[in-house]
Amino acid sequence: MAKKGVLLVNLGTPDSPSTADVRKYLDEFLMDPRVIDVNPVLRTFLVKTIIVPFRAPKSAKLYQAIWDKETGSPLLHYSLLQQKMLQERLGDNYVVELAMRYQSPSIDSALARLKEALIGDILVIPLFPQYASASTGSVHEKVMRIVKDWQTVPQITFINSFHNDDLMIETFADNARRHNPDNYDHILFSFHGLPQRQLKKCDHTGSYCLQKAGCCDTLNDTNKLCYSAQSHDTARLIAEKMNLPKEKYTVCFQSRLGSDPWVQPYTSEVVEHLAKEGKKRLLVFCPAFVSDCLETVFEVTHEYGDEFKALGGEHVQLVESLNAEPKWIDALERMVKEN
Ligand SMILES: C=CC1=C(C)c2cc3[nH]c(cc4nc(cc5[nH]c(cc1n2)c(C)c5CCC(=O)O)C(CCC(=O)O)=C4C)c(C)c3C=C
Ligand SMILES: [Fe+2]
Ligand SMILES: [Fe+2]
Repeated sequence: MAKKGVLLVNLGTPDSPSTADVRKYLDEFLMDPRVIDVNPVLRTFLVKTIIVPFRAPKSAKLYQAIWDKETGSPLLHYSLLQQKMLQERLGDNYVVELAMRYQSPSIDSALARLKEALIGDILVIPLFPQYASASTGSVHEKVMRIVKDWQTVPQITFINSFHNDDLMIETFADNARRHNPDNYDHILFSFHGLPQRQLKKCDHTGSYCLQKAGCCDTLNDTNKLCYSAQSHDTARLIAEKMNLPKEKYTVCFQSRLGSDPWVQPYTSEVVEHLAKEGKKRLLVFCPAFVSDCLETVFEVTHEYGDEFKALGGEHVQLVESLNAEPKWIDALERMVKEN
């Protein structure tokens, strides 16, 4: 039987937490037209003269705080474990490669290895549960740009999103149960943020997303690939799995960049509001990420944790990501077998 290829792709991380490597990473990442989706002249100006020069030294310090002496960046560490565990599950009939959309290991090198192994059938799994042009869309585009120059273009299947995968939902719920959710006053589902204009651009009807209050809070045929609607659906499914009543949780969006409006409500404002209401203990899911990374380990535990405590709160607890949980590898295995 001819071997099949699986290409797992996550976002990317700097090669080291030095300012120079963080600068290189941010530069590649933020110059992607799907990430900062403004005209090229403005993007180049913003990224090269404002964002990267100011952000790189600050981000380098954050990366230094989460960098493990032995295993390095958590995002790369868990991604490598996921690749290894999935390869073991799938056995010799499959070749599982890992790539990062930005920096290393590159998508070019992973596809070259699959080509060398004479793989003619590849399943690309961007490791983002919810579809966004800035994440999933960018991975798809990069893969297509590479293979378009090959003489023999392989059969390629792209996974667009898996926001409602029941094994993924169960893994998040299992991880939360270890923290005994009854001991928390409120639960947050904090997703990575996205500029509002990117939601609107993904709305092919041009007349649905962000047109009325709450339009992206539920999933329907019109907005089924809307990042906000998929995020709300992921949160609803985890909440259902854990029997959480609606008033016990809030969906919110973190890590805003720049002054344009992003998807709301913002996590920092929700944290502030909950602290002022007298809530003392928060349990926080980050279901836009399949691996712990800067956005979970640092932003939730330290940034939101410090903000909450400064306003009278006591504790912010992160629910660990899917990382190397066997049930999450079951989810990946099933995705491969079903596609
Ligand atoms: C315009 C800016 C950004 C958009 C749009 C964006 C979308 C987006 N990002 C992820 C996943 C991750 N982002 C991570 C880090 C990160 N993201 C941005 C900006 C945008 N992201 C920045 C500037 C950074 C770097 C962090 C910093 O400098 O403070 C990470 C973590 C990487 C790591 O090494 O740990 C992930 C993962 C998604 C899924 C997404 C669209 C929905
Ligand atoms: Fe990001
Ligand atoms: Fe929407």
